[in-house]
Amino acid sequence: MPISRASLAEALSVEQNRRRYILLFVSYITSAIMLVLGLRHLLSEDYLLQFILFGCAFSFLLNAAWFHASQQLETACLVEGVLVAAFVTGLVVHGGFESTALYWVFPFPPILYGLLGRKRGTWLNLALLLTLAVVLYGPDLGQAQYRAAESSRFLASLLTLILACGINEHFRERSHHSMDLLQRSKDNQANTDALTGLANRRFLDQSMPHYLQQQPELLLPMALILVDLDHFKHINDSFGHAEGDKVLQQIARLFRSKLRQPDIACRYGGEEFLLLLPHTQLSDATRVAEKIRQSVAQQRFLPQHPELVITCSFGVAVLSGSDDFDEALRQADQLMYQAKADGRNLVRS
Ligand SMILES: Nc1nc2c(ncn2[C@@H]2O[C@H](COP(=O)(O)OP(=O)(O)OP(=O)(O)O)[C@@H](O)[C@H]2O)c(=O)[nH]1
Repeated sequence: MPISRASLAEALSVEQNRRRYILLFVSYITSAIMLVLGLRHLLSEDYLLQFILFGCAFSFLLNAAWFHASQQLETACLVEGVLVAAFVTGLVVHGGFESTALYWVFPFPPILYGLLGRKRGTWLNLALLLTLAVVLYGPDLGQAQYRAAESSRFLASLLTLILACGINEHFRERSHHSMDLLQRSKDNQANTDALTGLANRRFLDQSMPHYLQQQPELLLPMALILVDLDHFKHINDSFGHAEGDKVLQQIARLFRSKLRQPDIACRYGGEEFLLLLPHTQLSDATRVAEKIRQSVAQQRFLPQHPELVITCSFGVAVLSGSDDFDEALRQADQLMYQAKADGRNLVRS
């Protein structure tokens, strides 16, 4: 499990909120404007304009209602984008009130980028531009007619706007991505023990409760193996603190090599480690602890001191409910002290 998953989820939810607000803003504000304009033209006998205004207003509202019910943001944004493009095309075909339709096109390219992002936004905007060019310069099929100078300047300024919005969206996405990477790397650093590279106490205290609450099904039942090196003070005193550090680093490597990919090894304190094994029952976790205990006792950590045998004491407990982490940790701690009291280099569960 990547340590920074919480920050990634936060970044994603900010991005989703941004799109959600644009979707709802476009749905409610645009349909309100269209309803008002539609009502103003209710008596005008301009049935096509009424159809465009009321039809789009209700389609936007329907899409918003469907989004509220389904929470399918991606699809709702896509539908909204297509509705926007259809509305704009219909308006330009009709000409709008006193042939002012072209003015109403300009708010929509940035909206399409906001709804669909850089890639899809560019495709839909360019498709819209092409469609409008066909409407303005294509054969006369009864659509509104605009002055030639007005049409060419409109298309040129629309293209400029689409390019500017595309460049803006490109760099917004890039800067968002770099900020996200920076944040994740900061989170990783803050959650990682500098000496061993394992997850640290902060990860356990802050991220673990979050994961347990948010995604208990990914973790529970989860075994906790608390490991404490035996007589580590003696190693420091005999060989120096730097050699003690090397031992801790090698122990961390050994733990990682013995664990499965979803398991998490944490440095819990100075010479104390906590191993978290998702979806693991007590008997299996006890077997894993026993295997690790034997490996530690067999490994020679300091080649220049082959006589040095390092051992660990283990306490194993299992966490079944999201809220029981502290209790399971207390149990593992008690069992580890039991192993110490019973003579060290033992597993207790
Ligand atoms: N080299 C090194 N030593 C550390 C580090 N963190 C804690 N220690 C040492 O770990 C030792 C822990 O000693 P104690 O708590 O007395 O435990 P112990 O000697 O392992 O004895 P038992 O746990 O009872 O078997 C102390 O000497 C700490 O200085 C570290 O990052 N590097």
